[in-house]
Amino acid sequence: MTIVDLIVQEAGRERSRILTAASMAGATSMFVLIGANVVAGAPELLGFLAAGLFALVVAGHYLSAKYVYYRTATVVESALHRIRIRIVDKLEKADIQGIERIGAAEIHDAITENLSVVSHYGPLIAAFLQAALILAFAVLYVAWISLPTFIAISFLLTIGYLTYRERAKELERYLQRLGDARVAFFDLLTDLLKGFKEVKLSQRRGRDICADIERSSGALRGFNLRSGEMNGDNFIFASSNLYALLGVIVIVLPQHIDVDSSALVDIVAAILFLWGPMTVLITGAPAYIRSNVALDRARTLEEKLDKAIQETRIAQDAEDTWRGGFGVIAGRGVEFEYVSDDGDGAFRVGPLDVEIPEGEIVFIVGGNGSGKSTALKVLTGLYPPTGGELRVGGIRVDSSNVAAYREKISAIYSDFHLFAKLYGLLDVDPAAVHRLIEQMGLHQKTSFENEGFTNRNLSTGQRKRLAMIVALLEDRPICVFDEWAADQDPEFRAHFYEELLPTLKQRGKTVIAVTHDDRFFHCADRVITMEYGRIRSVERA
Ligand SMILES: Nc1ncnc2c1ncn2[C@@H]1O[C@H](COP(=O)(O)OP(=O)(O)OP(=O)(O)O)[C@@H](O)[C@H]1O
Repeated sequence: MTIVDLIVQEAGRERSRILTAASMAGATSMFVLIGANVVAGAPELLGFLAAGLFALVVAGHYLSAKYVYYRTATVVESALHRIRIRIVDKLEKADIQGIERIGAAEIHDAITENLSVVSHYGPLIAAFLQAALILAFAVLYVAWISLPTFIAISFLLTIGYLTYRERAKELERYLQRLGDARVAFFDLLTDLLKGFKEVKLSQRRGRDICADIERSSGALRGFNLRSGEMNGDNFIFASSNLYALLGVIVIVLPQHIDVDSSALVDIVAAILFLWGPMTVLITGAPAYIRSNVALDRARTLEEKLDKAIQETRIAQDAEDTWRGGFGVIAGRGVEFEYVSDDGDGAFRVGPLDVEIPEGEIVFIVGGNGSGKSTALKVLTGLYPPTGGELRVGGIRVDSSNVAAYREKISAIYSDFHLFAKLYGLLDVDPAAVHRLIEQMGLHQKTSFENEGFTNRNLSTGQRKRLAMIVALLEDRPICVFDEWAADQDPEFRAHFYEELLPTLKQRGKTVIAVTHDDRFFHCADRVITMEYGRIRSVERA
C-alpha cells in the first residue's frame, strides 16, 4: 500500500471533497498565470474588475490549498492512529512464541520510527497532489498555446519520469536496508541499557559493546549517506532535466517549428511557472518514497503478527469450558520443543506424563536447565504442546479453549512484570490492596493510589511480594509460582511455604510451584523431579 492508497482509503466520502479542493487549488494557480499573461499582453484590461478578480482567485487558492493540507494531515493522522491501534490489538492477540520470534526492536521500530516518518511526510502528499495538478494544468495551457511545444515537453517529461522511477526503485531498496540497520542498532542499544550494570563493572565489556554499536552506527551512517546521495542525485538529475527542457523550448524548438515570439514568451512564462510545482514534485518524491517504505515496514510487521496469530489460532473470548471447576490437570505424553533461529529443534521438554489433581500443592524441582520453567509454561497453556496433549478435567486443551483455561491461572513466572496500574483489576477494592500490602510487609515501602502501586522501585524479593499481591487479588483457582521464594528472606520464605500455600490449599486452589527449597518439600502433596526435560520421579509427600 502506498501513502496515496492510504489517504484515499481513509478519506472515505471526503475523498471527492479533497480532490475537488486540490483541483481548485491547481486551477486557481493556473488562472493566476493566465490572468498575468493576458493582462501583461493587454494593459488596457487593467482596472478595478481585473484587480478584484485577481484577488478573488488568490483567495480561492489560499482557502482551497489550506483545506487540502489540513484535511490530508487529519486523514493521515487518523489512518496512523488506526494502524497503531490495529498493531497493538494484534500484539495482544498474538502468542508469546510469535512475539519472541519477531523481537522487541522490530516492533518498536515499526510503531514509532516508521509511523513517525509517515506522520511527518504524509501531509506533504497534499502539496504533492496540488503540484501534480498545477503541472497538468500548465502542460494543458502549453498545449493550447502550441501543440509541438506540448509534444516536446511531454516527451521530455516522460523520459525524466521513467529515469526517475528506476532511480526511485534503487532508493526504495536502500531505505529497506536502512530500516534493517536501524533495528540492529536498536537491538544493540537495548543490550547496552539492559546490561548497564555489567558494563559499569567491566570497562573492557563496555568497550567491546560500544565497538559493536559503533560498527552498527557506521552502517547506519553509510545507508543514510547513500540514500541522501540518491535523493540529491535524483533532485539534481530532475532539475537539470528541467533546464534542458527550457533550453529545448527556447533554443532548439524555434529552429525546427514555427512558433511566434509572443507565444514563445507565453510558453516560457508557463514553463517558469511550472518550476514551483516541479520543485515540489522533485523534492516531495523522496518523501513519498520514504513514506511508502515506512508503511511497507509497518505492514510487514502486521503480516508477521497475523502469521503469529494464525499459527496458534487461539479463539479469543471463548466460552468458559471449565465453568463448574476444572478437575485434574493431566499431561499425556506432552512435549514442547523450542525452535532455534535456523529452524532446527533446540531444547525439548517431554514426553511428560503427569497428573495434578485439583486442590493439591505440587512442587516441580530439578537442576538448572532441566526444563521446569518450560514445563510450567506448557502446563499453563502459554506454550502449545508440540506433541501429546494437555487435558484439564478430561477436556483437551486446544486453541479453541486455551484462552479460557489461561483465565483460571494466576502466575508469577521468574521473569514476571509489574504493570504501572493493576490492569485487569482496576475495579479492585483499595482496602483489600492495602490489607495485602500490610500482610506482605510493604506498607512502609509502597501504597496503592490511582489504580497502581505508588512505588515499584523495590528489591527483587519485595517486587515479587507485590506480584504475589496481584496474584492473590486475582483469586483464580490455579496458582503458579516459579521460584517465588528464591529471593525472599528466611522469614518470608517460611511464611510462603508454611502459611501462604496451606491457606491457598484451604481455599481450594491448586498450586504448582517450581522450587529448589528441599527444606520445604514436605509442604507439597507431591513433588515432581525433572531431569533433562523429562520427569525423573513423582513422589507423594
Ligand atoms: N526462550 C527460549 N528459547 C529457546 N530455548 C530456551 C528458551 N528458554 C529456555 N530455553 C532452553 O530450555 C532449557 C530449559 O530451560 P528452563 O528455563 O525451562 O529450565 P529450568 O529448569 O527452569 O532452569 P532454572 O532452574 O535455571 O530456572 C534451557 O537449557 C534452554 O536451553
